[in-house]
Amino acid sequence: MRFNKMAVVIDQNHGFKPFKRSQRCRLQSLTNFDVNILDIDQTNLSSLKKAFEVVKFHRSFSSPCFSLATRVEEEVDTTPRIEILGGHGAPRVRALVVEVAIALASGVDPIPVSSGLGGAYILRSRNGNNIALAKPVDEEPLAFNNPKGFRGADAWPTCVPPTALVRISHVGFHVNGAENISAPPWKIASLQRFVEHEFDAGELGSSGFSVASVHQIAIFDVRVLNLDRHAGNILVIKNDQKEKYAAGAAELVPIDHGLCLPEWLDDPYFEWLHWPQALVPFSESELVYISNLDPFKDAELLRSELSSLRESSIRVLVLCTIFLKQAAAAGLCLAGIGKMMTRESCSGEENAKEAIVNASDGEEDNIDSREEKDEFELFQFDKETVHTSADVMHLHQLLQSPPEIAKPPKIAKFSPVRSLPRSQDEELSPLFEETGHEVKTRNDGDESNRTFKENGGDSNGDDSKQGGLTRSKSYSVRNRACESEGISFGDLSEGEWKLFLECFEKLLLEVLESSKCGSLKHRLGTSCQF
Ligand SMILES: Nc1ncnc2c1ncn2[C@@H]1O[C@H](COP(=O)(O)OP(=O)(O)OP(=O)(O)O)[C@@H](O)[C@H]1O
Repeated sequence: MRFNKMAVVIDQNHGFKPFKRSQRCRLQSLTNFDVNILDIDQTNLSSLKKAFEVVKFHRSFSSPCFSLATRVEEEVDTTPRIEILGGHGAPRVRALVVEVAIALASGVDPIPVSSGLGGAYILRSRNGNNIALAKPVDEEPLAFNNPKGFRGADAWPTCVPPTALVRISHVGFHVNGAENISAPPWKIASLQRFVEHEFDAGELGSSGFSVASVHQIAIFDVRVLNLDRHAGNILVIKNDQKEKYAAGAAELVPIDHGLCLPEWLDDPYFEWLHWPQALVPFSESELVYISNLDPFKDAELLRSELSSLRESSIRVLVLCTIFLKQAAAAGLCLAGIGKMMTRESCSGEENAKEAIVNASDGEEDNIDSREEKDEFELFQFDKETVHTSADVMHLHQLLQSPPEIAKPPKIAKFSPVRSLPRSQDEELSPLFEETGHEVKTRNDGDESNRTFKENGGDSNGDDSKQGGLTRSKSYSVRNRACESEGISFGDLSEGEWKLFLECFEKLLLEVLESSKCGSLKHRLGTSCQF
């Protein structure tokens, strides 16, 4: 009988053994919590067996590198060690950590990466293949062990592709004053699958990128409110099969997600906003994917997989996912969605224009034939349409405005909140206003004009809550209008948060229905091929 997959059991007593899939359940029931089971393709089996020999050898005289359990002695030990802290649930993540554990046990040293501001290390297998990229938390830019001179406060990494949160120890990682310590310390690090690449997105013209790739990254960034999606954080996958970097052929991989899921609703940065692919409407399959997204299920997943993630961050994911779902359903493309989320874009039309300029930047010069020229002109999009997208009320403003202000704009143009003159500023009454110890919605006669208490909210007279939007205690209408930092949802009670979402969805629907953003849909000529 032939098995396509084998189960591999790893624990401190049994080491690394292949088992037939049919034996897996029995093994699971026989073994204790130390056991991890991985599905490994049969083709990889021989190399894994060899690797097992290496690990077994090392384990015979040292503490286990292979500790996937959580109990490890804090003793003076210079052997490399690694444990999974987050991401156990995903088999691909477990497989990654096992590969790294094998490599470290076999004596391979981490190789420091010179680019980037933080400490990052390539981890290779014994035969020299790049396996993973480790970024210790304490070496992030501004963290205390940063090896590149950018030291300061702490930071927190989160990453894609297959990525684990691990504790890792190796003499090769940077420690300030290392000469004074006897053993390398444990470090919390993100461990990410290495992506073979020749360039990052800043080093190639954007016309080379596939629409699907750009859309995938953009959908992700919108959901996690990425504050740092600059071109250097997008790798262009090395691909020897296709004609190298032909228009629309290059696939992209996003890296460096340390500034995703912020605790505050902050201003994101989306490099792709300036790329023509963001103006291409969602494909049918993308629309289906988005409509099937369940923000509450994803929130549960995050709570169970990453217990250290704060509730305020998880609520940002929920809010942004709801926003994405409604905006996509209303016919917006990613450029329209990104602009609604980006404060600067809405303060004028500059960024929208810039998108057109960037889209064509450097490309016009390369156009030789008449036919290509025609295509290029079609690719200029409809400038009026792009301008319309700049007129959309943005997400921050929607959140900071009362229902009457959030209602469909007659003149579809909004100034940034912080630049409003005083008279207008005072009209910007908050969506939720504190009245005594009750947090109340403001718009009389509206269904949403119910106190949180009436709606099952458990506002308890905490003066620091302003409808649960955490700001200073003396939060006034004026301060609110003038403050430029983000809003946090962390202090809202469950009832308040639910009510807030109800109001948000209602207002968003009104704004989306009335906006002309939907007109961004289907504006490209069919000759616009990627
Ligand atoms: N998964 C990966 N695969 C291949 N290379 C990677 C991967 N992740 C990061 N790198 C490489 O490591 C470098 C540094 O990574 P990263 O951008 O995450 O660090 P950083 O210090 O946070 O950078 P910055 O703060 O400047 O954006 C990248 O420029 C890239 O060359």
